Amino acid sequence: MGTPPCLTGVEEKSHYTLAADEKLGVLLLNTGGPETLNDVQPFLYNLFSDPDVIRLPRLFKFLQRPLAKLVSVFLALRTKERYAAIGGGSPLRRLTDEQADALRMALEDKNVHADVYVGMRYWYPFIEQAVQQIKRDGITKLVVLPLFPQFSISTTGSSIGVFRYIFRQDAYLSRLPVSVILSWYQRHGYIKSMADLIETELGKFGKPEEVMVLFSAHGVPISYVEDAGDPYKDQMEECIYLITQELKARGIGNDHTLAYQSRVGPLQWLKPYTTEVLVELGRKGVKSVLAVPISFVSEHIETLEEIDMGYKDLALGSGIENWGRVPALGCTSSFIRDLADAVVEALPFAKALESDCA
Ligand SMILES: C=CC1=C(C)c2cc3[nH]c(cc4nc(cc5[nH]c(cc1n2)c(C)c5CCC(=O)O)C(CCC(=O)O)=C4C)c(C)c3C=C
Ligand SMILES: [Fe+2]
Ligand SMILES: [Fe+2]
Repeated sequence: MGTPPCLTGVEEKSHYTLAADEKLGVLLLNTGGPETLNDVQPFLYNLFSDPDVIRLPRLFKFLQRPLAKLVSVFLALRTKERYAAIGGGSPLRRLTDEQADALRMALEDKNVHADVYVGMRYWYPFIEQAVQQIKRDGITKLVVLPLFPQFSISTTGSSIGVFRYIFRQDAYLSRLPVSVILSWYQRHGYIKSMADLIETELGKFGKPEEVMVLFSAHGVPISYVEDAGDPYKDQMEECIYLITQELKARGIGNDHTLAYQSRVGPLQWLKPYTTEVLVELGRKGVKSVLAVPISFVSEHIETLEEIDMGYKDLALGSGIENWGRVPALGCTSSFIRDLADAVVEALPFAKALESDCA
């Protein structure tokens, strides 16, 4: 059967048939986002209360919640302005629900009947709520699919941590066969879908071959990678290699570069920062840039506000004349079909969490 998905992501094709008495569930994990401006501060509080987001030494763990309160209040005003600029809240819940629906239908097309649930780490519907629904519905086999292509301690790691904690508390859930897909950035369907989007957006420039393709990944503090062993940076670089190879195979050999966005706080984050790269590209005389958000599969504040408003203005003010941005994959059908394949391929590996490769 090969290596379990919890170690590699899932590559091989399998032909799994659900038994008649099996009830399959798929749990999509995401961060969630504030739906109104009043939600912003409590959302930020939940986010900064996460020990995988503000990583304190063991001795200082007691400061986690006071610190979360302080930082959330401090950031709330500016963050509210940013959510106000994209319509007064995050579209993430709606977009993730749409992806869940699309995935359910794509599975149906493969004759796999599944209920698809959405569990958010920091806002409604919380992972806890989704799991209670899974229990109520009598699901007998579950695939957990975080909507982050690359694994980071701060995203997939944190969400899976909560998920495992809830499951291990409950006699029924701890016996439920579960397959957790930890990352899927190397899946051919995803890589091809990203290349399709890039090819389409390049075609909108006057001289497509002269466009600099700027992959903008969400940053994490450098200590995550260097001290805590977060595979995020390596996976990001491999992902971009695979996308650019796919583009080359199509005869698209544009210059490209990778930079990291969305830094918060005083720590050093992965470099180079997207802001600095944009200024540098302008200084070097690059005239056309296509920004490719690479850590996200749905539109949210960091695409709609940070890239479309902040980085675009910075680029145009730095001498870059032509600006484009690749949309998030959202419900792109080739992408959703690939997620459906990933779910089916993960099924044979489902086992009770107690015996999982945690
Ligand atoms: C791969 C994606 C993400 C990584 C890595 C990540 C790390 C990370 N984020 C923060 C701080 C914030 N995150 C916020 C919101 C937010 N973050 C992601 C994704 C990643 N975060 C998403 C999808 C969202 C939700 C966006 C929405 O539309 O609501 C926020 C609040 C919004 C903002 O200010 O941009 C903060 C703050 C840290 C500190 C971190 C790594 C340690
Ligand atoms: Fe974040
Ligand atoms: Fe962020």
